[in-house]
Amino acid sequence: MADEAQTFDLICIGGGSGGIATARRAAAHGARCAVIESDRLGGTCVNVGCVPKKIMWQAAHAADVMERAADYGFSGVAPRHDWQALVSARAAYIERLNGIYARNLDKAEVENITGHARFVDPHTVEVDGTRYKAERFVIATGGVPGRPAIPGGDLGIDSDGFFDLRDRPERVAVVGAGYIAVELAGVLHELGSEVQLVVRREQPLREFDAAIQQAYLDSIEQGGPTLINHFTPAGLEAAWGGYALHAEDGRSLEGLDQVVWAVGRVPNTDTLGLDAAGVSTTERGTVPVDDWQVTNQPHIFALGDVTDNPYPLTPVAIAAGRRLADRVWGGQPERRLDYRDVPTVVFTHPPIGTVGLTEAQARAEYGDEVRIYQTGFVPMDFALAPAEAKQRSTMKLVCVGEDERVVGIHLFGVGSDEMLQGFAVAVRMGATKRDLDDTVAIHPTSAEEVVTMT
Ligand SMILES: Cc1cc2nc3c(=O)[nH]c(=O)nc-3n(C[C@H](O)[C@H](O)[C@H](O)COP(=O)(O)OP(=O)(O)OC[C@H]3O[C@@H](n4cnc5c(N)ncnc54)[C@H](O)[C@@H]3O)c2cc1C
Ligand SMILES: NC(=O)c1ccc[n+]([C@@H]2O[C@H](COP(=O)([O-])OP(=O)(O)OC[C@H]3O[C@@H](n4cnc5c(N)ncnc54)[C@H](O)[C@@H]3O)[C@@H](O)[C@H]2O)c1
Repeated sequence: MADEAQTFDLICIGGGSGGIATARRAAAHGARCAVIESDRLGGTCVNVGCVPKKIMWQAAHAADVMERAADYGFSGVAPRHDWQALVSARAAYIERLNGIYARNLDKAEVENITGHARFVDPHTVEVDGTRYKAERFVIATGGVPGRPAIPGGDLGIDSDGFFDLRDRPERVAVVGAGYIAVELAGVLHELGSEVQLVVRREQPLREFDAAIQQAYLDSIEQGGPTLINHFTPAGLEAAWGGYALHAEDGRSLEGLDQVVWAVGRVPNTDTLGLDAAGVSTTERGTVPVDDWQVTNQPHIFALGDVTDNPYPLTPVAIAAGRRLADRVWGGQPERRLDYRDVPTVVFTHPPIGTVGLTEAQARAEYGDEVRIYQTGFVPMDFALAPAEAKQRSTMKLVCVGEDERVVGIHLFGVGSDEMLQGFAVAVRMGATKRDLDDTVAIHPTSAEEVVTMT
């Protein structure tokens, strides 16, 4: 049987962001490639991640803009939102993307295999009884949402379940303190739900710069999800026609229509037959790799969310995959992903954009050499808003050394999502504060504040 197996130069296990990008780039370099995907092409990002999330964020943003239309003289704007219509339109859009991904694989002459792959030996995987062999493999199997192991944990939903919701829940607790928790809490709040954001410690987004954490807290206090802190979930039960979420300290949140767990993700490695391939995993189930994405087996690579990559983000999985393909099949022996200075945006309302070191990280690394520039202002979007509705923006530059090299940019406010990418290029190129100062501002924008800070 093994001798009859179809043979490839590369098999990517997982048809998400990382697997598809690697296979297409390797194929462009002439490798004979296959992608094996057990579910829908595009993986987490396209089906239950970035894409549907961004559509929900756009809807929430539209609600916010309509709410503020009266500031600009509009009247009679009293929209009724149809959640079902939004979900159907979103599903149709994603289905189109699934088709585009399939066609792109086809065009690149990458074999598109559907089914769950499992290693049977270090050079062979089995999919529904059929064996495929390859000289090299990329493990790009991503992860799935985790849940706390507490009584009644199954009664809640996770981010996948959020995208399956057929109706908007009226009273929701979103549990978690990371990207997904604040994003889903924000969307639900803006679309009209009463949302409690439940965190175990003092506040969410603890890995972000302190100025951003504070700006986010101020913004939700002004109008956003209600923060419930120091609340460690101990149990969830169905009670009085809704749910009650109980904390370890005896407090309870009652009368909830829905509880959304956003408590981290679990790598997809447990049914992959990694033992048969001789690939080791960490205690958390991730696949350890070196700086070149190589596992403990020299012909097997791993990338994206299935690894301990510090930035489990779509463009990071794609960048790691393309560089790997350039290195192994494209004759570019030095190509690898540098995981420093990765820009990232959290789609809150308003959004957060951040690249490079936080002030705390910079002080730990550079001590007294650190110089901070920070500003806070009301962007022009809110110029005509009543005082209590004026939303503030916060920006911080973290600079080091005599030449004040910019090692961190932290933005909170309208437009931060679209503003950051270009500044991330500047950070990567080693821009100094002087370079920013010497760049003529664009007026009137929020972005000009980045180049006019004193
Ligand atoms: C709610 C949410 C919002 C997000 N928003 C953003 C965002 O705005 N921006 C951003 O950059 N990132 C975002 N992310 C993160 C982003 O989705 C991931 O970082 C990215 O999808 C990781 O890509 P990957 O290729 O590593 O894995 P995935 O995209 O998860 O792909 C892995 C694929 O492997 C398949 N698979 C698993 N096991 C097997 C097997 N044994 N055989 C065959 N197939 C298998 C899975 O079905 C899956 O399709 C978000 C994530 C979530 C959950
Ligand atoms: N805009 C974006 O780019 C975007 C959006 C969503 C997700 N993502 C990516 O996906 C990754 C995963 O996001 P995430 O939010 O699931 O994970 P995360 O690891 O960022 O956050 C999980 C949070 O849950 C908390 N938590 C863990 N167990 C808990 C428990 N039992 N009770 C209460 N809280 C608990 C943790 O303290 C942590 O704050 C992110 O790191 C990010 O890279 C990116």
